[in-house]
Amino acid sequence: MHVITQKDVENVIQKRIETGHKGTFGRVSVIGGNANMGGAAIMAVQAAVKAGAGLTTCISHKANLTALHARVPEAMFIDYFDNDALCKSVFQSNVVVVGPGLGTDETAKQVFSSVLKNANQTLIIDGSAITMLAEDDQLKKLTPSAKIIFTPHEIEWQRLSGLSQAEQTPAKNAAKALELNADVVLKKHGTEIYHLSGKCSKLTIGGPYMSTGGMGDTLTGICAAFLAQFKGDQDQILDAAVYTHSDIADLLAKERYVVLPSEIADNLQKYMKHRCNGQIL
Ligand SMILES: NC(=O)C1=CN([C@@H]2O[C@H](COP(=O)(O)OP(=O)(O)OC[C@H]3O[C@@H](n4cnc5c(N)ncnc54)[C@H](O)[C@@H]3O)[C@@H](O)[C@H]2O)[C@@H](O)CC1
Ligand SMILES: Nc1ncnc2c1ncn2[C@@H]1O[C@H](COP(=O)(O)OP(=O)(O)O)[C@@H](O)[C@H]1O
Ligand SMILES: [Mg+2]
Repeated sequence: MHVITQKDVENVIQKRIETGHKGTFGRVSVIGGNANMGGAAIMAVQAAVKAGAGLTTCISHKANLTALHARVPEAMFIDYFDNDALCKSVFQSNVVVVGPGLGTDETAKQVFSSVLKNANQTLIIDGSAITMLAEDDQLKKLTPSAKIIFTPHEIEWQRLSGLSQAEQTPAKNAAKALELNADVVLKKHGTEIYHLSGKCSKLTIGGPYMSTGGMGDTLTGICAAFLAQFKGDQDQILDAAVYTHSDIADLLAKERYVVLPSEIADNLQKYMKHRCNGQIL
């Protein structure tokens, strides 16, 4: 098991080319946020923007539009009932996140199936989308042409893998990830990452000050932005994103009892600047 370190982050976060433009640094679409859980999508979107994605689109229930732009005017918005626009944005995105706050009702299923049919580069499946996939054989049949990354917590992983928490051993987790033909970021105290390449990585940082709703939604935005903008070893880029999320939490936890997901997002730019120049925060 590769223990992820600061070195992985410093290898991934490169100085930007002078002639870069929005498109150089990747297009991300986040699909989630029903009328009751808009915050999940907003937290994923703000994390993607602040982690450096060139262009980020939030595809969500229109009830979330005002709140989104109050917080992240940089993000574009598509009403997730506008299926044509949704499919176009998903098809054109380098990285797609689906699931944060999406819910598991009929609308969510329709939206998720459109995403599965159109994602063709990298698709991060999180939250409600994992739960829907675990429970719906029709959705399971929609195998997208994209590289898949699941980001379950232990209960979502139990649903998808069929492995109880006690059965979630590295060997069984790795075998299930292979069966799913996907990378799996198994989120817990000591998050483990099972790459399709066979590489297994783990975190030895992070802690209970992260146990607030929205922390996983935020992680999807950081992963999406890193994968959309950085070139090179995709396994190391994903590892670096997961490390960054917890490393910022650890730094903030020095002065906090609880670290909020939005505070992690707010500290991404400074953290990435320091890691880019190999400076210690
Ligand atoms: N502000 C928001 O709108 C939020 C929306 N969220 C969305 O809510 C939907 C459901 O996700 P949830 O994870 O809340 O619900 P789930 O139905 O997936 O999980 C049920 C419960 O399992 C427990 N659980 C989670 N991780 C666990 C672990 N490692 N070990 C043991 N028990 C664990 C938690 O109490 C959780 O509420 C997702 O789409 C998610 O994105 C959540 O992210 C919370 C914040
Ligand atoms: N005790 C803990 N130790 C380390 N990391 C934690 C702890 N509690 C929560 N986390 C992290 O917070 C995130 C929780 O993800 P998730 O349950 O999906 O949150 P969300 O409420 O956004 O769906 C994961 O990245 C997990 O590793
Ligand atoms: Mg979650």
